[in-house]
Amino acid sequence: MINVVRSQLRGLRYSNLFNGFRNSTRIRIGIRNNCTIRDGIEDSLITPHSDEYKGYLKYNVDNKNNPTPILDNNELYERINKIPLKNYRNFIIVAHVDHGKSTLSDRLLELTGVVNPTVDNKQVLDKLDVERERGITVKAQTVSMIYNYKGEDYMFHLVDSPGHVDFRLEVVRSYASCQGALLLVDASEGIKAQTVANFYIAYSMNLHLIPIINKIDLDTADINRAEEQIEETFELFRDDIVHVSAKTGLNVKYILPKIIENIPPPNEDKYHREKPLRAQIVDSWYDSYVGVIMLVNVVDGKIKKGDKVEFCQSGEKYDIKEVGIMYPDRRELPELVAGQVAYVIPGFKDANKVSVGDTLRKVGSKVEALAGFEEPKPMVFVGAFPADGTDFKKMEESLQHLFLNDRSVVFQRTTSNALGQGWKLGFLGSLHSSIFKERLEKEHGKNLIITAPTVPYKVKFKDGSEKIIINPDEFPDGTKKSQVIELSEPYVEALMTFPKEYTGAVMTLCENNRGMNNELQYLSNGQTLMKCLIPTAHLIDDFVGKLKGVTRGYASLDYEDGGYYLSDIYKMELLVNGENIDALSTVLHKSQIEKCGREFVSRLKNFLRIEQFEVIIQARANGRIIARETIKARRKDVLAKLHASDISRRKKLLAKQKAGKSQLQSVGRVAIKGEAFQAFLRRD
Ligand SMILES: Nc1nc2c(ncn2[C@@H]2O[C@H](COP(=O)(O)OP(=O)(O)OP(=O)(O)O)[C@@H](O)[C@H]2O)c(=O)[nH]1
Repeated sequence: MINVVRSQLRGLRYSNLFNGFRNSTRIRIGIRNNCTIRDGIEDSLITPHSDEYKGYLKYNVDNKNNPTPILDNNELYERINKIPLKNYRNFIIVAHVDHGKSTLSDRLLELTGVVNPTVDNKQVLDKLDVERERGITVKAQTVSMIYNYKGEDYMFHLVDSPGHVDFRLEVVRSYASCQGALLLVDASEGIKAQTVANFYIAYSMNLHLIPIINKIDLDTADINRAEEQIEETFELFRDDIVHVSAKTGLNVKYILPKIIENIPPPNEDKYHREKPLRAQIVDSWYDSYVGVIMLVNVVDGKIKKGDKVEFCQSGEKYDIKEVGIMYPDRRELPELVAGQVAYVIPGFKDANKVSVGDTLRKVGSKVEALAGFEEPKPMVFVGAFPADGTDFKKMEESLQHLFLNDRSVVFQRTTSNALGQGWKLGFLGSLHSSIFKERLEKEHGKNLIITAPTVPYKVKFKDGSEKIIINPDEFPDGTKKSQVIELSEPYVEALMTFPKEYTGAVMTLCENNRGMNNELQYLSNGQTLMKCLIPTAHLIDDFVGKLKGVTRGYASLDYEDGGYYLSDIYKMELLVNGENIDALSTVLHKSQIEKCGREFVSRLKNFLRIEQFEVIIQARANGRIIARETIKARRKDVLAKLHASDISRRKKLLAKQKAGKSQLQSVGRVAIKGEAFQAFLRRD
């Protein structure tokens, strides 16, 4: 029965939340029967505000006084070498943003001796600068741990995953090498939109789930309510929930045995140590010393330094320079075996040669490639152009190093009349785009001009052909428009949760953003769950910020592709002295054109120089000028040396100046500097 319901759940959309799933037969995740240690654990769990709770920091003291020793490379290999596949556990931590995944990972790493518990470990696995600065996980990170339980060593591969919906592809890719997931819920916030979304993915991929309520140390923690929600929404057993404080470490030690008892090892029918090598590339990044590094899931066989391997897709061959595990940084090992998720250094520097999802096999081996990953489907596009005088080739090379670490970015060359040769970049969402932009700006600063984000519009022509337009300047208008029979824009199906009292405000917000097909459901905990179709163009125009604004920060949002809908959309061009600045063209809905036209024209005026001739800035859409601003010419004082009474001479000089200006204006091409573009495009 469970399997039948599971297969129905696979590929579930949010709509099921409002009908099928909630009315379905009560579903139990099949982990409870295996839970042989459950009773022991629950007896020892410390509940907040109990007598033991007062002394709960003791755990931390214990751990700090008797830390698990950190192993050197030889000790590591010796122990790992003896661990059979049945003692491997590969799992991921999933949760809503900020519910404590990275903090819980820190505590698990301390408990298993991967990092030193006597130092202040904070988000050890958030390795990127932007992750540390913004306090959010952007990249999924894998780390290995050894844990001794009842006298036997176990090998854990833990994946700390990003919570934000834009990085969902990272999470889905990571799931491929996992058999279980820790589903984390913040005790004070309860279930949020991304908890629901992540649950669906984990569930549909058959992962065994361990529900955990975190942040029980907070005064605002409401464990009962969180338990009720987990039981009601996910139909998981209340008895199986572990209550922890990842911050203080309270009860975290009880998670480790739960992982062993409730998450199965990698399937022995799928992973074979004796078969020829097959390792799937899960992730990759660039290191300036050793070049490209790949994270691989070894499915069959073994791999070691000196092995000659080839990529199944490209057929390129390499000698392996180094293999090892992430512990939490690179630790070299003599070899890797099936079941391990670990790193491989192929000894080349060209980032283009690696394709995530591809399979590594030994040269000459005829084994089939493993099934690849879902291709990224970008929702947001921007143009990136080197500013005046920057070396295009050099910049492209360094961009490729960034792409190596983020395979969800789609990247192709493009050219603009105004900005020259550059790249079109596609992202999975606006946070993804803004994080990547920040990484680019950090590295390239003023050398890069990034255009305004746009979404992929669909154009259907009279001859039946269709085209997806990602460059607004290519959007059909004028004579080209006569060939078009349909224009559509992409929508997202947004899922929002917020306290009931904000329902009216959120509905108005959705309406103002051309939202449609609202569906509401009131949850028992005073929250509203709302589903709504919103144009992607509005979503990327800070819809999340506006949602937070109208709900005082209490709302959460998740979304998925909502498909294309017919729309009354037009290209809006900005003209400077009659010339179209292609890099500033946008596609807008009819209802926005007047307002945006006026706004764009008056903003651009602020960033252009005063010339010796008049500069006219116009916004044009559907063959009509919507807005216009003029920058008056710089006026030279031609009368400075003239005697005040010489009126005829004065008139003559002014007339001469006027004639000269009108001539200049007719030939006057306005040179717009890179900084002016940057300033205009910067929205904050
Ligand atoms: N009081 C308290 N704070 C916690 C606890 N666990 C995490 N936090 C805090 O919650 C914030 C978010 O924690 P993270 O571990 O970064 O959350 P995350 O889920 O990894 O966040 P993303 O990666 O951005 O999705 C940080 O300020 C943590 O210090 C806890 O048990 N108690």
